[in-house]
Amino acid sequence: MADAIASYPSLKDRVVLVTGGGSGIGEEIVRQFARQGARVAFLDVKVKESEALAEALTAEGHSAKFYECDLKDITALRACVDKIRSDIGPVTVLVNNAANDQRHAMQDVTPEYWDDRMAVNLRHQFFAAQAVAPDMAAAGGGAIVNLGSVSWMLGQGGMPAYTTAKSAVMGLTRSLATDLGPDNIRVVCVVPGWVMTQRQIDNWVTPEAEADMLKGQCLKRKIYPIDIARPVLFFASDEAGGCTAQSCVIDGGWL
Ligand SMILES: NC(=O)c1ccc[n+]([C@@H]2O[C@H](COP(=O)([O-])OP(=O)(O)OC[C@H]3O[C@@H](n4cnc5c(N)ncnc54)[C@H](O)[C@@H]3O)[C@@H](O)[C@H]2O)c1
Repeated sequence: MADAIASYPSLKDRVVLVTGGGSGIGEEIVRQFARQGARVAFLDVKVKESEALAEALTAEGHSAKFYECDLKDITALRACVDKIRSDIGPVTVLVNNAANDQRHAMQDVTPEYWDDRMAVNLRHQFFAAQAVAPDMAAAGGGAIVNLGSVSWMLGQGGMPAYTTAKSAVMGLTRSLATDLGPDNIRVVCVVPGWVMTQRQIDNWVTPEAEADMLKGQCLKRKIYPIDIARPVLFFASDEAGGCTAQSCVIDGGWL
């Protein structure tokens, strides 16, 4: 597979907001937007990793700024969007990436835990879109890319609140695309399969699980964060200018 990344002129100088950009897939998305010449702002709770990423990209000559934010706190999220507007400019690309796939047995789930999982995996996607939409409309349009998950399509158990939230991301995508289409704001969902982030490797990648995955996938190779970042760039760019309300699964063809 070629290492070279396509260049998207329409992403140059765009103000891009990535949630959960401090590690995992989000980190790669931040890196790739910055390398396209976009002005990237990213939110995360991981301060050390995020500061290191922003410093490394700045040292490469790119524009990437970290804002500490717990996305469960919608007031804090809104304040960050305001700060980004005054620091960098109005956001015209939003990547709703942050989530947490903590496992939980059905019988252990309390109403409080359920609400907490919705807050970390779903609610902020809506409120981030709500916060940036007026600026996108004023700019003549924008793009929102929501990160879903194949987990619920594969019937994966052991985390019903996470899989419920992730299935709702597809419905959210279609609903927002309908409401925001008249303002030329596109809303697309990128749906990853099993992606080899550090968190997955540390917690769940075993030789048996890997063998199962490769048996199920059409492509007999592992999927990495860069495999997700590439289509996110494409859907955010003007190359995908006619595409909205759709979901694109990137899972190596897990049947
Ligand atoms: N890795 C996979 O196999 C996989 C599979 C399907 C879908 N996804 C989706 O891709 C996206 C990225 O997943 P990932 O694997 O990179 O996850 P990750 O856990 O490796 O990284 C998520 C990032 O979001 C941040 N984050 C989490 N909660 C936050 C909060 N409350 N406030 C601010 N930041 C917060 C984390 O600190 C972290 O930097 C998620 O939407 C996930 O559901 C991942």
